[in-house]
Amino acid sequence: MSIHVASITAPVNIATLKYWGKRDADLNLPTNSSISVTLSQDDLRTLTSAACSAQFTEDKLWLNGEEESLGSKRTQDCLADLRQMRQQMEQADSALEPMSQWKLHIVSENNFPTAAGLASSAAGFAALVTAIAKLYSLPQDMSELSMVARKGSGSACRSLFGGFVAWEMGQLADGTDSKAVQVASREQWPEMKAVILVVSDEKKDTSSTQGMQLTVRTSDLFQERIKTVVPQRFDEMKRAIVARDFEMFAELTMKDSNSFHATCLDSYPPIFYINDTSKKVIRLCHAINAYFNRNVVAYTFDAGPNAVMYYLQENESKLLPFFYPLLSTVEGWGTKFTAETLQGFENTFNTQYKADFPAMLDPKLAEGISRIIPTQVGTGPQETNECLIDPATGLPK
Ligand SMILES: Nc1ncnc2c1ncn2[C@@H]1O[C@H](COP(=O)(O)OP(=O)(O)OP(=O)(O)O)[C@@H](O)[C@H]1O
Ligand SMILES: C[C@@](O)(CCOP(=O)(O)OP(=O)(O)O)CC(=O)O
Repeated sequence: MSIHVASITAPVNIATLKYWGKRDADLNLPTNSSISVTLSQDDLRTLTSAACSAQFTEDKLWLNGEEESLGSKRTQDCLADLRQMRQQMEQADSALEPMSQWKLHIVSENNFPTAAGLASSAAGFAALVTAIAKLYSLPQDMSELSMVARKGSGSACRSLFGGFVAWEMGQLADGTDSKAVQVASREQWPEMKAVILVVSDEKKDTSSTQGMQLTVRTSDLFQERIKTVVPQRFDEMKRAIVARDFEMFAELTMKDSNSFHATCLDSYPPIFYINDTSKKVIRLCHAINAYFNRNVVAYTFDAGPNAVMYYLQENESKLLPFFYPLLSTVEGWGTKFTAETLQGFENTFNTQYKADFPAMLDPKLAEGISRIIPTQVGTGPQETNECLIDPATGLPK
């Protein structure tokens, strides 16, 4: 059997200016522009292999070892766009194989919990689109492909780039100007680091898709957010990133997370994504920033209770001593820090912070957190030789 195969890894991105609201649910066109940081694929990534062959009889997807339906309209829209792009190439060059007519087998693995508010759909659709684009040798650039990934899941369009990424909402009804662009590369601000506190890796109650539709329909606060608040923040945050101004970046990030969750609470009936553990993390971050009299940390929460905290490398030894002693029993520290560094965090806490912070340091914080993932700003999709498909059978290895 003649089988063509291509594989790609793609990253997760966590928004610092949130996408929440669609003006067109079919095309996933947003009510506001958004900004995100792409996280390192060393820690969180999707690996997707795509294969096509004249002998395959149906399109198939295997996700994390289980066969899943490819029937969702969103996935079908992505496949149709990619096939159309390939067909245009085939029409222009008759020597090309008619891959656009062949069925696809797609095998994908996330190395982190799926559908738990860790942006698996973003990495998943970014990987799916770029793997098939590579399989088809498509000439389209990443911004053009981001418009295909957007149809899979809005936030996925931002995972087509590394570093700091904007999704420009666009104005056109057909969505051809609603695409991702890079604001700054990882190399322009490599000191940006992140720690994810996994508060829950259960599947969430209200999906982002349903939640944002409810907010658009019912929240009055939301109108103010999309008309006034976000447009101004979009420009300010881009400027803060380009100027590497963490103080400003952190303030805007925290305010925008709070604004987004306020519109969730203002939805009717209300949607609760953050929980008591999330609120403890918010309070602690503000206490830490007040202690240093400047922003050394910024928190943000997506459609779930997990905290993502951004900070600069130079402040790591100031920030993490607040968290390590409280969370030393939680899994994940050993992936990035030596025993000596962790002992240093403990010592700093005991000698410098403990006396000043008795009220803020809740020993029960660890009970609400299952894992920490220390990571940093990362690259966009990468080609890889790792392959999940057996090239002889076209089935998962
Ligand atoms: N590797 C993948 N390949 C294809 N589709 C994927 C992949 N990973 C996740 N998905 C799709 O995304 C869905 C999960 O999306 P959902 O928005 O519920 O969760 P999430 O992306 O983890 O959370 P959030 O978007 O709120 O951060 C999965 O059920 C699956 O359909
Ligand atoms: C809170 C968010 O994470 C919402 C993400 O929503 P999705 O991109 O998952 O929604 P759909 O377009 O319906 O698939 C904010 C963000 O990532 O900007």
